[in-house]
Amino acid sequence: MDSRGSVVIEATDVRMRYGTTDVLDGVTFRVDRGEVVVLLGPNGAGKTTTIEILEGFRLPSGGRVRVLGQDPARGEESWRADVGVVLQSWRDHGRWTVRELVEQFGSYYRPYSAPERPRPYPTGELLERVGLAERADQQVKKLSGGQRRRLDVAIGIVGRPRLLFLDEPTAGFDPVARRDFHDLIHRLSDLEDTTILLTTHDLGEAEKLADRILILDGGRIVADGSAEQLARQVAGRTEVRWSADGERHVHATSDGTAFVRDLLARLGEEVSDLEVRRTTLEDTYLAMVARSDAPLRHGAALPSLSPVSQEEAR
Ligand SMILES: Nc1ncnc2c1ncn2[C@@H]1O[C@H](COP(=O)(O)OP(=O)(O)OP(=O)(O)O)[C@@H](O)[C@H]1O
Repeated sequence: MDSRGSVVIEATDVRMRYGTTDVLDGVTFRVDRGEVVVLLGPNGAGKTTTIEILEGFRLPSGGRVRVLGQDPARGEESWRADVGVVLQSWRDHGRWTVRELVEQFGSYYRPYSAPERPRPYPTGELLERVGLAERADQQVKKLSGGQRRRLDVAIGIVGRPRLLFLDEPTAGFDPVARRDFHDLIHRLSDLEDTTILLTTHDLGEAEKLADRILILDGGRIVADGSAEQLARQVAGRTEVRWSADGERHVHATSDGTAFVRDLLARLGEEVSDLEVRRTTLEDTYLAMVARSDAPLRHGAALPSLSPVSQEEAR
């Protein structure tokens, strides 16, 4: 498959062992061109490891990986120019100004400029996009944590990548910076056809951004689908709570409207404190992570969790 094909990332049975510890135990998924895919999972699940393997920074212990049609471990410069990376770690160029640093990184991409993908991104426009225009002439060491993170994002996209990896890009962002970042991701995806794989622990962010969500747990992908598809796999999508006869009740259903209609028809005025709540991604995530077999999870076994028990009196 060439780098313009529809499959951008293909990971098949990827394994990773650090010393005697298996971190990835057969990770398989694919990402198509133009998709925004969010990789979720508990601390230590192996998200960064997975992303580093896809970036070509780490060799897997086993399995097969293709990114933009190539094995990332052998990706040459033109391949690397198509891949943008926003790492979790911070680099030290403290004395440089924001503008200098962005221009320096941008200059690496100039040889790979093409009419349909002019490279690098113009510095002024880029700093505007990430909300750093007013900091352009400030030294990097004088930026706040959140501003440095914005700079990381700017450096990740300065080459107008076809594929962008972001590892916890919004850690430390204030709510405005977070919203601006979400706009930027939509823009990159919608207007520049950039394929995006990102990790986050913010489930609201995942829900807003993701065309598709992958959940990594116990060394495997335990869920793969849109937020709505995942919610459907876990339980009914709607939770109805009410009081009757002095007791609190809760019921999970796929059709909240029909259930409430029937409930009111049966019990009428006996029903009080009625609440109808759609299953959130957080409910889904917690249920999926808890119920996955998690073969590599160490420590106490987690209870198998049914997100909402049927007609359970509270
Ligand atoms: N270079 C390394 N040598 C040994 N173990 C490592 C190395 N890098 C990561 N690990 C271990 O591999 C596991 C997965 O780490 P990884 O950073 O990929 O998880 P993560 O899902 O990104 O976690 P977080 O959400 O906390 O960022 C962890 O238990 C970690 O301690």
